[in-house]
Amino acid sequence: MFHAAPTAGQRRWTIRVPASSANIGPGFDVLGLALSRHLTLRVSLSPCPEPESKVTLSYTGEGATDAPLDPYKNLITRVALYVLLSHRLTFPAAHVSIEIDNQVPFGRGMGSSAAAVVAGVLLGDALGDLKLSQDRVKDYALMVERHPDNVTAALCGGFTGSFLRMLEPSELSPAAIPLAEVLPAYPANAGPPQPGDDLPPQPPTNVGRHVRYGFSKDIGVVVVVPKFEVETAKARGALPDSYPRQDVVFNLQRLAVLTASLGASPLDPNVIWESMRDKVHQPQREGLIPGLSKIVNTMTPATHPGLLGICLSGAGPTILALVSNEGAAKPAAGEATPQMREVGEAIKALWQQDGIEVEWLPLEMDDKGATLEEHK
Ligand SMILES: Nc1ncnc2c1ncn2[C@@H]1O[C@H](COP(=O)(O)OP(=O)(O)O)[C@@H](O)[C@H]1O
Ligand SMILES: N[C@@H](CCOP(=O)(O)O)C(=O)O
Repeated sequence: MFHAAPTAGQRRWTIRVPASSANIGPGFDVLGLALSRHLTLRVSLSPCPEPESKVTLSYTGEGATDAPLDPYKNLITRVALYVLLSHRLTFPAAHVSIEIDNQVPFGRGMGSSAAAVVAGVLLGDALGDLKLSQDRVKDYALMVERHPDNVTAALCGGFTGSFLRMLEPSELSPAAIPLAEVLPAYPANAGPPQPGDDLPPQPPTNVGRHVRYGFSKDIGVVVVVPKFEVETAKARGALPDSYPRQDVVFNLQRLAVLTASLGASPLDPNVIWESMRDKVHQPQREGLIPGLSKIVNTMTPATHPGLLGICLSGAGPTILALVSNEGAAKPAAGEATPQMREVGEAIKALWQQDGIEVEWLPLEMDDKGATLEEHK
């Protein structure tokens, strides 16, 4: 049995979660970099004349025409409901208005689903007055989106490395906990929970562990975003179940060097470029992302001075390039240095040769991660 979450008059919150780029080359399912584009929710709760919950969603920005507005179908509110139900609560018996402004394009490898899942957990936290710790928010998010790379960066900000703890069989009840790529249907009927429904248990504790690495303030981030989407689930389906030992060793060697080299001063383009190469997911995804190998293998610090490294962002199709801004004035938010512009335009031109339309964006690392702020 569940109860409506408490309502104590009018309340307002802002939830803000950054985009993220996962993998950074060799760190498949490990590395994440939080990026300066955000999913923002403005939430207000006000008492209703009728004692029933009325959750209304509105969108501006990315996904505004695609995202479902039904709170039982929308990913953000379904995750919030999962968090509430696992505390034997449901949406408050009040009017909950959620205005969503989204700068993270869907299905482009910039962590839109991780941002939505983290925002959903924070929304459940706010509506249920649960006061979850950051670790607990991570536990919930990782039960929904099971690769910790994006979730950790989106939640904690910065350049992160993470792993999932090996859960004991007794901690896993797949029938009850919505382990899924992006929560395909939860609750199962995708409608309001019914009194007789099974409620999900709370997730195990410390599902994921992470560290934050140094990331030089002289690194500019360029993302080049094609106009087509690649679903993460589909891009994961392109990967084999096992790998030759030499490919695993190739990635492990580069992963170890990369994590230290992005925080070093001065930055060493040759070391970084080579340590951002990958053999476990990028070549396998080439079929879904035409032109990928050509771009990441032919653009080097020698051909494009200032380029530090280049890789697929997450599961793609976006390409992420790291550029050295050493010696240049720090660009204002949303502005590019000449080096960043050259790299962005060069990738765009290569992709255009294959008839692929793209836009490139100058970004920076997001240091803050996800925030939940209550307005008094
Ligand atoms: N802000 C959002 N609101 C609702 N659903 C979202 C939001 N962001 C992402 N999603 C869902 O996640 C899907 C994209 O997830 P995914 O294929 O993993 O791509 P990405 O690489 O962008 O995370 C979208 O098609 C949509 O169903
Ligand atoms: N490690 C995952 C990352 C998926 O990131 P997304 O932003 O594309 O959802 C993978 O490579 O599959």
